[in-house]
Amino acid sequence: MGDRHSLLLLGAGGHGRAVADAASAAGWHIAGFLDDHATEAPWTGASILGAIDTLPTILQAHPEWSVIVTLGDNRERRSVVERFAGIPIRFATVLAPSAYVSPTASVEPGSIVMHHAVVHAGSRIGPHAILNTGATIDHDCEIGEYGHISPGVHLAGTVKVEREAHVGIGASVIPGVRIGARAVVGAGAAVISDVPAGVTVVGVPARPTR
Ligand SMILES: CC(=O)SCCNC(=O)CCNC(=O)[C@H](O)C(C)(C)COP(=O)(O)OP(=O)(O)OC[C@H]1O[C@@H](n2cnc3c(N)ncnc32)[C@H](O)[C@@H]1OP(=O)(O)O
Repeated sequence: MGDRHSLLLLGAGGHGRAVADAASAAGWHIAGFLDDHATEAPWTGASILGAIDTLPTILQAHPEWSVIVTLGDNRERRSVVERFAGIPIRFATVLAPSAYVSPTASVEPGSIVMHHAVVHAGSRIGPHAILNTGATIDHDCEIGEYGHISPGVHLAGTVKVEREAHVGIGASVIPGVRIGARAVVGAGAAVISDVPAGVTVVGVPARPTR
């Protein structure tokens, strides 16, 4: 497969493996991984090409490669993107083939839409976000940059998830709710009112943790 469709993944943990799976299914060639700790790539046929700081050198040799940061932690993902703000990088938008993204929705580069996720009409997904397996983002939602919507989450229409917020596995959010920047929603929560920035909420209905 030609270099045009080659994807370099920054982060070789479990999330890196999952993104490689979705990207490969979508037709990308997995060019390799950069990682500061791993010695073995999590995807058959791919290698660890160096530490994350080697990115500029690697892209000099392979300027056609697209890049995605595959660190599941929102803050770590942002930190890596910001570290390389000065160099031209073609960030990939990876859409699993079983995902549905409405033609009236948008997904910014650096973001991943995993298997069976849905991005419904009019929703806008910012850069470097994760829409994980089977998450449904209903109509007219907004997901800020570096947000993570975990597997099996259901966002009703017109929900806003601000930058770097994390909605935990299986949570549900009713229409019109705003989840503030860097807030965390616990696994299985039912969010029925706005969550302030930086606050962690859990339970049904969701309440701030002590
Ligand atoms: C493919 C993938 O793997 S994607 C990754 C998806 N990851 C997730 O969905 C992770 C979601 N994380 C959680 O739900 C976590 O439990 C968090 C973030 C809400 C809280 O984590 P921590 O800050 O470590 O809190 P901690 O475990 O100390 O719990 C604090 C209190 O909240 C309670 N609590 C924690 N999580 C939940 C939850 N999901 N629902 C209800 N109560 C909860 C605990 O029982 C504890 O209660 P107590 O004070 O009465 O004993």
